[in-house]
Amino acid sequence: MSDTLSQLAAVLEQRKQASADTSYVASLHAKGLNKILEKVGEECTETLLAAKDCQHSEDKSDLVYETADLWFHSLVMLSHLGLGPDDILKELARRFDLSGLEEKASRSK
Ligand SMILES: N=c1c2ncn([C@@H]3O[C@H](COP(=O)(O)OP(=O)(O)OP(=O)(O)O)[C@@H](O)[C@H]3O)c2ncn1[C@@H]1O[C@H](COP(=O)(O)O)[C@@H](O)[C@H]1O
Repeated sequence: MSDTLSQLAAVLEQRKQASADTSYVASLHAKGLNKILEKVGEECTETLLAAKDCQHSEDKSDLVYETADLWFHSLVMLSHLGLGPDDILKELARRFDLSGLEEKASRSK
């Protein structure tokens, strides 16, 4: 796992015990899963809009910014539910070298 991702995951775990007055992540945990899912949905929409807007542009910085927001809020969601980036990376590693088309075909067998 990248250093940034593992460091961020560690901070997110610590923030489960932090005060909502001093930590944005703690404030999300305090508000609960529905609020976290609302943020993930918002950031997802903002990412899609940024992708559409930058498709013919050299400047993709808005897409990078919005995707970072989406990844961040997804990590908070996973952490809230007792999961972390490792769980997702393990699943991607399991799929590595497995063609998406072959995997899809194997589902209907
Ligand atoms: N990577 C991030 C990060 N990315 C985005 N954000 C926050 O996510 C929020 C994004 O929400 P919006 O843009 O929708 O802004 P908003 O309108 O204020 O949000 P709402 O009031 O609607 O909820 C902003 O408050 C951003 O500052 C983040 N907040 C924290 N982190 C990381 O999490 C760590 C812990 O943060 P705290 O818990 O705040 O200490 C930090 O050190 C960072 O590493």
